[in-house]
Order: sequence, then structure tokens, then C-alpha cells
Amino acid sequence: MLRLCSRLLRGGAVIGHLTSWSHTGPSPLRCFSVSHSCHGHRDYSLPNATWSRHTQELYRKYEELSKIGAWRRIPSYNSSVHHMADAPPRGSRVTRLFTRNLDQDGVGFEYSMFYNVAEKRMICIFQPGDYLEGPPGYTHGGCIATILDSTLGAGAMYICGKVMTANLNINYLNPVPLGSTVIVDCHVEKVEGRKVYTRGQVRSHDDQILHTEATGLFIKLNMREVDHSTD
Ligand SMILES: CCCCCCCCCCCC(=O)SCCNC(=O)CCNC(=O)[C@H](O)C(C)(C)COP(=O)(O)OP(=O)(O)OC[C@H]1O[C@@H](n2cnc3c(N)ncnc32)[C@H](O)[C@@H]1OP(=O)(O)O
Repeated sequence: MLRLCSRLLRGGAVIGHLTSWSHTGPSPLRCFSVSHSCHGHRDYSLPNATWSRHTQELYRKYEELSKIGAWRRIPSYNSSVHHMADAPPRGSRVTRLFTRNLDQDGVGFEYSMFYNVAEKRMICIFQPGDYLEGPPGYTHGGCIATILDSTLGAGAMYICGKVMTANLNINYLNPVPLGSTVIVDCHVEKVEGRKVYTRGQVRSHDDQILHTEATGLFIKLNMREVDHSTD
């Protein structure tokens, strides 16, 4: 396990890579405020010309809510290490975050996440592009799983620090049209020891269609083990 953690941490697969870490515990908000000016890298959570009217309207709604303090937008870069205050050297490898791996705007995962501390809630405004097709005209179920995993996981990370997905259960209720705007609405239900239990839904932008329901179990990484594993 120790070697596994070490490998994963070096490989950049851990959600918690997106946060900073100190001996007193996680400080994701501090990290993300630093990351707002993250080495000049593009912040993909900001609107671009491919966003539909519905996507832009939802974004503006949460941006307004952010101004009165309840919500915060999470910046989003195309590599995990760009999110990290304590990034390891990258060497010669050029890695990309799975959800940000296309160079063209609008064809893949277009999304922006907002977090509400008091409600332990993370929402993601998601517009699936045409390269995410599963059934004709609809979003691939694996892509829906990905955005759910990312949103549930980001919420767990903001509550607990570094975590990894241990279990993800999904009920696909109604297909998600390509190019539509949906809201991925997730929250942390409870924390028991290292286990972080989360729940989420994917709904249409107007809340009229419940597309998907999910639960996710995330495990807090034991940082003492991780530290020792790098010896
Ligand atoms: C912000 C920007 C946005 C962007 C955000 C971008 C986010 C990207 C999201 C990507 C997320 C991923 O893809 S993560 C990658 C996919 N996930 C993985 O590869 C994980 C592979 N699995 C593992 O590495 C390991 O199994 C761990 C780390 C999950 C757990 O191992 P461990 O650390 O040894 O812990 P372990 O002792 O086994 O388990 C601890 C406790 O959890 C329980 N437990 C463990 N697994 C399970 C399970 N599947 N179901 C039930 N319970 C479980 C155990 O019984 C135990 O309970 P008790 O005895 O304490 O009661």
C-alpha cells in the first residue's frame, strides 16, 4: 500500500493533488486562492465562446451567488499539477487531466464548479460536447460517470483533503443530450473515520429532468503513510 500511494502520488492520479497540505491538515481554499493566478496557466472554468445560453446563465447565477459569499468558483487547469501548491517536478512527462485533454473548446467536457462550504456542496455546470457521444446524440455513460466522480471527489476533497475514489454507484435515469446544459449537484453526506460518503444528481439546467443519481465513497489518504512511502 505504501508503495502504491507513492506511485500514485508521483503519477498524479490523486484528487488531493489539487490541494496543498500542511501538518495541520488540508487547506484547499488557501491553495485555490493561490491557484487563481496559477503560473499564468489558462483557467478553463471561465466562460468561452462555445458555452450555450443556458450554460452561461447558470454560470452567471453562481457567480452572482459567489459575490455574496455563499459560493466559490473553483479554478480548473488542464493538468493536475497546475492545481497544486506543492507540485512535484514533472520531469519530461506531459500529463493532462482527463476532463481537459482536448485542445479544441466545446467538443469535450465544458464545465465550471462552484463550492458551498456551509452546505458541504459542490455543483458543476456541465455542457457535454459532441466528442462525448455514446448513443446517437447523447452523452456516453462513462463521461457522465467521469463528471460525477470529479464533482463528488472535488466536494470530498474540499471537506477532507486528499482522497481517492473507492466506490461509485450510478443510476442512469434519462439520457443527457449532447450540447445540453446540466447541473451536477453533489454533497458530502457523512464522514466516518477515513470514509467520506457523498451523493449527487445530474439534472437538466431547468431542474425539469433528473438524468442521473449517484453515490460515491472516497477514502482519505493516510498522509503519514504517504510521507513514509517516499523514503
Ligand atoms: C477541484 C478541481 C476539480 C477537479 C477534480 C478532479 C478529480 C478527479 C477525480 C478522479 C478520481 C479518480 O479517478 S481516483 C482514481 C480511481 N480510484 C482508484 O484508483 C483507487 C484505487 N484504490 C485504492 O488506491 C485503495 O483501495 C484506497 C486508497 C481507496 C483505499 O486503500 P487504503 O488506504 O489501504 O484503505 P483501506 O484500509 O483499504 O480502507 C479504508 C477504509 O475504507 C473502507 N473501504 C475501502 N474501499 C472500500 C470500498 N470499495 N467499499 C467500501 N468500503 C471500502 C475499508 O473497509 C476501510 O474501512 P474501515 O476499516 O476504516 O471501517
